[in-house]
Amino acid sequence: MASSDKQTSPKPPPSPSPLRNSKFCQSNMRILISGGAGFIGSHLVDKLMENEKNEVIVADNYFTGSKDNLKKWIGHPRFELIRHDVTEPLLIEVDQIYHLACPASPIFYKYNPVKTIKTNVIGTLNMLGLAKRVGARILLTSTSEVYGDPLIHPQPESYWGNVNPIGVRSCYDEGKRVAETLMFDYHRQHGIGQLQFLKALTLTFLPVISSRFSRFLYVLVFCFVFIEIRIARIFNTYGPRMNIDDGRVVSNFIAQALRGEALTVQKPGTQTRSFCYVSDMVDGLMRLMEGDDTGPINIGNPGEFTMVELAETVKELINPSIEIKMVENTPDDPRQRKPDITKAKEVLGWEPKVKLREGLPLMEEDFRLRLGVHKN
Ligand SMILES: NC(=O)c1ccc[n+]([C@@H]2O[C@H](COP(=O)([O-])OP(=O)(O)OC[C@H]3O[C@@H](n4cnc5c(N)ncnc54)[C@H](O)[C@@H]3O)[C@@H](O)[C@H]2O)c1
Ligand SMILES: O=C(O)[C@H]1O[C@H](OP(=O)(O)OP(=O)(O)OC[C@H]2O[C@@H](n3ccc(=O)[nH]c3=O)[C@H](O)[C@@H]2O)[C@H](O)[C@@H](O)[C@@H]1O
Repeated sequence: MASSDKQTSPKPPPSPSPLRNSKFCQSNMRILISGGAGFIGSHLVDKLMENEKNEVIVADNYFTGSKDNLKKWIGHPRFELIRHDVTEPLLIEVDQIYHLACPASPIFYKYNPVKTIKTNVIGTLNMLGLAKRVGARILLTSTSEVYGDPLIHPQPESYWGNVNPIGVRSCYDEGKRVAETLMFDYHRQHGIGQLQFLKALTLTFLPVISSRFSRFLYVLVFCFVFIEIRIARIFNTYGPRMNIDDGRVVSNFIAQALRGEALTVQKPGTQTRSFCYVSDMVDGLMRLMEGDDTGPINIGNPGEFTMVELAETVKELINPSIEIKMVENTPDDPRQRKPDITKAKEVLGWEPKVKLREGLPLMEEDFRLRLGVHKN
């Protein structure tokens, strides 16, 4: 899209005209990140802002995110922050949408389950409506929780899952499953078949036809009838900027170790998770957005640990004198989780680089700063 715009952009007026920075005169890629004030979203903003051809717009209701995560970008000419709840429609002009808005930690998504399901269903409908209206490509951050308490291990994308539809986690995992359904229904209804041919035709002839006519064709083909979707199934991700009292296991254990409190392993402690460092996750999401495959694609680190193993690793790396105590678990906690990332390797050329023992110290550093606990 940026390249077609380049050919048709008029010559900018001399500075100091404010029109120089208007969309009419430049060919930046405008990228919306819903939920961009949160943990993964704010790291994605950092990475996208490195490219000076990108303009990044964050829409967030600050339920679990914070302006603090974005403070270095506030006031930057290529960055905008909007207080917005995705359960309400949003009317703006963008080229790509990364749709992340949704509380991710179980304690937060269970806090107001009706709101969580509205965010997943109505929020995704609103983002898809926006994508369809302006012809933007849209990526949904779905979750490994669509596999529920999986009966197949590791989990490939072809597995349909084992989800309790009426449990306390359903607002999140069934919500994300409906969000995936909506993405594919929009894709089937508005995005494939003969339209692919029309798109190819337009792209072939864009360079050789008059700029006004090419813009007209572009608007006709992409803005009104074409929608491109991407779905990432994210597996447990950790890293700097997670909320200190977020409730997720890695942030809990690191904060507990630094505060000198016992690490709370929920019973039985043999349940497993596979932890992906946030820079690897952002790299995977961007490759998916830029690639040709709709997904769903698992993005996660296949290194698998029991919660007792995780607690022992945190204890060894951060505070060897700390205790580990067993506490009650919550209902429907998946017993095992590990991504099969064959598809991500083949289709995106992606695999994670940061091992758990390398990522934990990076997160420890950030938590020490925020908690004011110095290393001896
Ligand atoms: N971190 C993980 O391990 C993980 C795993 C699987 C999927 N995901 C998905 O990735 C996305 C980001 O997760 P995260 O870990 O950064 O979580 P997070 O809670 O840090 O970020 C979510 C962001 O969405 C915002 N938000 C929530 N509801 C909203 C609404 N109705 N309108 C506008 N903004 C809203 C929050 O304020 C926050 O800034 C989520 O969609 C989550 O489901 C995350
Ligand atoms: O990756 C995913 O797909 C999903 O993973 C997480 O859900 P969950 O794996 O339950 O995350 P945690 O709350 O971090 O729990 C992980 C494991 O640690 C255990 N746990 C948690 C907290 C704690 O203090 N101690 C502890 O042992 C839990 O019982 C669970 O077995 C995220 O919170 C979801 O947003 C995300 O979609």
